[in-house]
Amino acid sequence: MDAQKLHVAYQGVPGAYSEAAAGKACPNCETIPCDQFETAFQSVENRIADLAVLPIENSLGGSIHRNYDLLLRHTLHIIGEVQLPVHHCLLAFPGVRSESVRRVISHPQALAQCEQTLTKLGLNAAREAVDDTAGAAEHIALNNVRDTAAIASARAAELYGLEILANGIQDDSRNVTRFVVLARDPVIPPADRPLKTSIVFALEKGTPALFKVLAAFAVRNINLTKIESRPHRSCPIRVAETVKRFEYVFYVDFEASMAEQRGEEAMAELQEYTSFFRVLGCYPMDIGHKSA
Ligand SMILES: O=C(O)C(=O)C[C@]1(C(=O)O)C=C[C@@H](O)C=C1
Repeated sequence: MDAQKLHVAYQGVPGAYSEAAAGKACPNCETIPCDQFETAFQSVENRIADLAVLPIENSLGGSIHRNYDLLLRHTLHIIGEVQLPVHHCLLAFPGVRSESVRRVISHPQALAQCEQTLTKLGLNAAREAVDDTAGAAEHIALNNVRDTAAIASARAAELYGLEILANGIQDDSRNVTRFVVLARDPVIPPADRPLKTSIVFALEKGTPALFKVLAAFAVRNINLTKIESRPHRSCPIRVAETVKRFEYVFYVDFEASMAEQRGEEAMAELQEYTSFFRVLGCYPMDIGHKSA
């Protein structure tokens, strides 16, 4: 390992979109492949890596819930985000034709992002989820698998010597995945760029207060870019009189710095209604590119 370079953990094997996202977030870094999302978190905690770059949502497939849950379970800080256009290809062992493909393997997100196109292509093939897109390509190449195709990047085709049967098979050409950059310590974000803050909270028991939380942002003209709710794992169900209600933790991203007055005030007001509250990070927004 080159000690001069930043070491950035990602989930998957070389050729995964997450590796490309790590390179986009930290040009010239040394990337560290990890089997699972959790291993990427741990490698930063254990100082094997300086940063981790992990997918959090995709414009077609939606949220990557596992990473929302892991953000809460671990104590890493979000210090940045990067949007990566995701261009999927259907890859097969050289010489294999689409007619003989009986199985399509890939990461569940990639399968979801290509579902309609796979149906349109008329493939008579079962879908099977594996850990990552490039790992699917690697599996076909290493095991000479001839009845299976993988959904992965053109770079994975090149790395593992596979042929591209179809190019651009995502259901919408503007397919983009947003990744978060995680570090052990928070970083004071630059003041000259639009900032975003990510928080997570649970509401005080018995307070139907979600609308009040939203109002705390609305009255200060703070734009919310994302709300995600996940089961409240330590108290998943609450019985109120005869009604059983599901309890949630809410993840909110808003367009303001936690250091500016309106951001600070909104968070102070919000904490009047919460039993638990944590700032996950305050970082420059990736506003993407029109061509993406
Ligand atoms: O399997 C990969 O190549 C990944 O980097 C994972 C992942 C994801 O988890 O969403 C990343 C980007 C794409 O949306 C598809 C898959």
